[in-house]
Amino acid sequence: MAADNSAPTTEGKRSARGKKRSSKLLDDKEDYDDSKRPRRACERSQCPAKVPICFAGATDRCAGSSWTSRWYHISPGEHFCNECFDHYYRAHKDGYTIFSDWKRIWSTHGKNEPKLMLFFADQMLPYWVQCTAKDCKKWRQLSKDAKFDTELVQRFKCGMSSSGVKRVDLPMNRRWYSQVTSAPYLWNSPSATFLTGYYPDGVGLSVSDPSNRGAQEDPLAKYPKGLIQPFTNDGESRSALSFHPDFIETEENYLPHLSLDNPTLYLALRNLIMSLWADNIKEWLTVEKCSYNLLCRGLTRIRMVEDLPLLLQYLTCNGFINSGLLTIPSSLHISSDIQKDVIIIGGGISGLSAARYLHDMGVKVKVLEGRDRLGGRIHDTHQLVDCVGQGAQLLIGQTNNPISIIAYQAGLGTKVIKEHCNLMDHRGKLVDPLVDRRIDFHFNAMLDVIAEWRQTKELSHDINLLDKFFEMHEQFKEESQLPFTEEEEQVLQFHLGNLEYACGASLSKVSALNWDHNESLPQFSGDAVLMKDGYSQVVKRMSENIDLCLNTQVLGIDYSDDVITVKTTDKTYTAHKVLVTVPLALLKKQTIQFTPPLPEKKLQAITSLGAGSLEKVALQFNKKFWKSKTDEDDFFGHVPAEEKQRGLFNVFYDISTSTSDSGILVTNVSGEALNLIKDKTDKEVVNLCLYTLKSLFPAQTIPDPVNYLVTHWDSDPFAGMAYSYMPVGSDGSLYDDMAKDVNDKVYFAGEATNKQFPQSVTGAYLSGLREANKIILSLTSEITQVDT
Ligand SMILES: Cc1cc2nc3c(=O)[nH]c(=O)nc-3n(C[C@H](O)[C@H](O)[C@H](O)COP(=O)(O)OP(=O)(O)OC[C@H]3O[C@@H](n4cnc5c(N)ncnc54)[C@H](O)[C@@H]3O)c2cc1C
Repeated sequence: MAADNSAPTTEGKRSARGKKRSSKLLDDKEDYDDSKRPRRACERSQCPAKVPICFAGATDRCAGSSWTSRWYHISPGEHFCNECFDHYYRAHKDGYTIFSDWKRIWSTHGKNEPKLMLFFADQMLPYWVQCTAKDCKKWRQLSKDAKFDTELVQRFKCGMSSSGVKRVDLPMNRRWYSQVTSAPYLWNSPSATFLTGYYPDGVGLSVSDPSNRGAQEDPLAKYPKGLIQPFTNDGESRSALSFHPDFIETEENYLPHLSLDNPTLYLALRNLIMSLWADNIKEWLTVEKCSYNLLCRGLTRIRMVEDLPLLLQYLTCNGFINSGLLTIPSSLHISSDIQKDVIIIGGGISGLSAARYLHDMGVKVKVLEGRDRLGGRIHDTHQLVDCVGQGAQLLIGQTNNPISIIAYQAGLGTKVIKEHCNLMDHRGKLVDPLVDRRIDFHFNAMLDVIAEWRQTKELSHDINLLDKFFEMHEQFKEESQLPFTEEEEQVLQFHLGNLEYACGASLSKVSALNWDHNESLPQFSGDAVLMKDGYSQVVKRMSENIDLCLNTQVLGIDYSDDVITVKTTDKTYTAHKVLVTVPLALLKKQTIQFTPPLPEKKLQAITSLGAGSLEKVALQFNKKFWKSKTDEDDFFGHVPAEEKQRGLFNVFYDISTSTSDSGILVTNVSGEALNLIKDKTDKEVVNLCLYTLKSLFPAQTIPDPVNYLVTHWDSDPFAGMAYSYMPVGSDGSLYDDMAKDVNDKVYFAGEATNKQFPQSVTGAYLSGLREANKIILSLTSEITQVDT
């Protein structure tokens, strides 16, 4: 043992016989030694232990590595003898009270039956710790009663020169758990504070550890409310980027190279990682930090530490942990031998998230952006009194959302949007709250009926959502004989208009079968928030230190050779991998020529997925005249007089964030209503909007806006759309087809490639990370292939 380390040695408190044995435990030869002593092999099938050693040493009669009438097998390298078993099991023996006390605590607070095997695993197995000395890194065994804690694991230096014991190789096999009869659970796990509502042993924590039981302080109290939630509560449907702590999710079952043979310990490990991340979202979570906090007895600890890098990588790549603006430890950077260039086409959020990740991982990456600015469909203006997002400005569901995490890490302002919204009809009358509630309920009930209907339908049965909705609505009226007033029908139109805004398309084009296909996958929960200073602050942070070429429109990509050529308006670039992030509408218009042409499946996805439209109008007034009617609400709804107007200025958001008297209203035009503004000048659109506001506030004099803006995303040569949608006859698999790479050379990211979170900034951001990881995996596997 090195002088600077007070860690217990293998010499623990034992009987004389036990002491002698303990030093033998370090000598691997003894394990499989062909000595002449009487001995007995472990009888469990496939157990390699010919001369097992009892790790318990609980009594002077312990067999050590000699003959015993029966070996009890915990794992291929961990056995205890019949004498030690008897010591705890027989009522007249000394150990019986110790076992009984343990059993009482376990049966009071635990879920699993407190069997003697579990007792041995929980209380008697020795500890294993890896030497931290750079030139050693050997796993060493400590005595079972050593003081084993995070501090010891962090500082442990064995000071020994021996090569280490062979038993350590056993848990290196990832099928290790399949031969473990009773695995030990974790002690002092940081996840205990997150999992107070669970039986500790149900989530892989030792019941014996008092800190794993009972109420603790809320570990998330330090964050803004609802920012982080690593675990979904029992009984609730899973929210995005969280886990049920006692359940292995479907996608985890397909994790390659991870040992899932002991589900409870897998959960313990995954929950530990999620908890450590949730505890500090401002620091990259490393393998080392996790292993310091991974405390349990036995060889199991070695197996769990072995699993850490892959599990951390999986959780990082999929946005569960290590999100946002963190410094990636240099140990994870890819080798400088990999001198391959990556070109990213498009400096929107997806392109930049990929660029940042690749750059930080040590890859040579360049972004080619057609416009004279970054951000793409994120474009803020500060010409009005407060920041106005001409594209994205809202974040729906802030909990675990990587963009909210970036905002938190960077100290960017967000404002929670209050849910309440008054509805006003075209004469300015406030809709009776009872009518509002009733129609809201009816609207959702009709969507539920459609969800029921589609359960048995094939894609060939698909029809548009608008027709299906009214078919169900009329059927309901007929069957229930409930009358709907004109006002109620108009409120229904308001809701349909809102849905058109969410879909980015007229419901007459949207699939009744799959309009909400992504709802079958976990979605972000928590409040909707307004990015007070706009999303472009996020764009700015993401683009720092990246090699960017603005005003560089890509015209063609030739990937017929090993080296890809990218032709732009300016010059031709070469690269080994190209990531395309241009909006779907431009892929449809073939603004980039691919040589050879893209595969049929990709072209079909591009053709079939919908490119939706949405325009915004922002008006700045010297006075917040709407406050008299909207109280403290952040938005109010406009119930249209006619069906064709349902997408015309149907919600007005008060996005004013400064305290000045001036205020800003932002509203949208979507669906068929876009036809009502398409031939109008901006001034005419603003006048139409003022006309609507005047009808909503007839008792007031509405001043002319002091400033305004009207967006033109549809005619924007670098966008041509707002966000993607599901047209009639399509399903979510199109998003997967959009995301597929071509020949491991041309990759695709962007909101229209994210099946789980399409249409959003978050979805685009995550798609960039996804592709960056794919590129890194490809680059590193190429180099490995060359090496071999
Ligand atoms: C009006 C509107 C409101 C929205 N509101 C919200 C909201 O509140 N919340 C939300 O989460 N999302 C919202 N969105 C959606 C969100 O803005 C997008 O999903 C997201 O920004 C898309 O990012 P992206 O990287 O996929 O694409 P883009 O941001 O479009 O980036 C693609 C980039 O490629 C560039 N490019 C195109 N062609 C070429 C070429 N040939 N050569 C080089 N560069 C090229 C473009 O200039 C662009 O910079 C809104 C969108 C719109 C239009």
